Amino acid sequence: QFQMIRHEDLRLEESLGRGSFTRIFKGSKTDIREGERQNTDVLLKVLDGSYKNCWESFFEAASLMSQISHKHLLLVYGISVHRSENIMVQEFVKYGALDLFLRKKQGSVPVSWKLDVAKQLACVLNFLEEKKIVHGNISAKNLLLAREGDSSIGTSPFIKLSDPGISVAVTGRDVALDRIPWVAPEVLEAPETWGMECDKWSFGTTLWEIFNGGKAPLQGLDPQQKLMFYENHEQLPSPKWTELADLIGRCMEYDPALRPSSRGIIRQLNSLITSDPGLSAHADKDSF
Ligand SMILES: N#Cc1ccc(Nc2nc(N)cc(-n3cnc(CCO)c3)n2)cc1
Repeated sequence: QFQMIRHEDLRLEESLGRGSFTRIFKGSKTDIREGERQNTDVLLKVLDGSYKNCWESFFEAASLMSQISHKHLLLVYGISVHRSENIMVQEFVKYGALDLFLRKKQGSVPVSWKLDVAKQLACVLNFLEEKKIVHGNISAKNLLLAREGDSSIGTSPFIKLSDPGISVAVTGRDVALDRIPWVAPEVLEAPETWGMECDKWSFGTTLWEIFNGGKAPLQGLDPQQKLMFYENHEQLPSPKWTELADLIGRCMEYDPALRPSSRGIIRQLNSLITSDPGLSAHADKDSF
């Protein structure tokens, strides 16, 4: 499992906003190492009181992350339960959620940077696939940026995949509808039957977000309209770059069996990088 962290060893600092069912705060945790006090920056995810009965799923997500370790998986230090508060304590990732970062950078991010991030996500998906672990909540807001990357000094970005949070299998249909178009269509129909392929669908949606300036797809549609998007087997607006549009389209196949394996995704991403020499010149190929 993972470590139980004493409430008195945690300090809540500024509020950083919200996750789906949580409030998030920057904070610090105190450890005694070799007899001396050591403070570590942490991110504290406090489960909303209204989802208190989902705390098993909340902590199951955390324990999933602490059972396996990978350089692109977020480190979860443990949990702290104090009176009615359920808190997940995770590493503080320097630049925060990728969707907000991309929106802030509005289109000034080179295509090579985006492909680098996409490849890192494909690698961690491959790692999870080999361990037969379904994440279930792949999205740009669940990708955290540990290193910004700056092509002028030759550093590349570095992302960490966050915990999946509370599963749509326990939250109910309205939350699942709200997660369209990240949640795979088959998960909507039968949440308990979902398999590895559902992460491939969400990878496609996340790829769309990365190349669309971090804008949320289908924003402004109400749950009913989102449901119709799936009922009518619709696709997200395609980017002009056809090879990218093909990859997104293959991941977002309504028939799970037709989606590529994570190795197939990595192969296609590699061919995207070589598909157009203009890329190295940071040609702006992600116009929609
Ligand atoms: N300005 C700013 C700033 C904000 C946050 C971080 N760091 C950080 N570290 C984590 N482990 C998780 C998150 N996080 C962000 N949003 C969610 C909810 C949606 O997933 C989780 N942010 C760094 C800088």
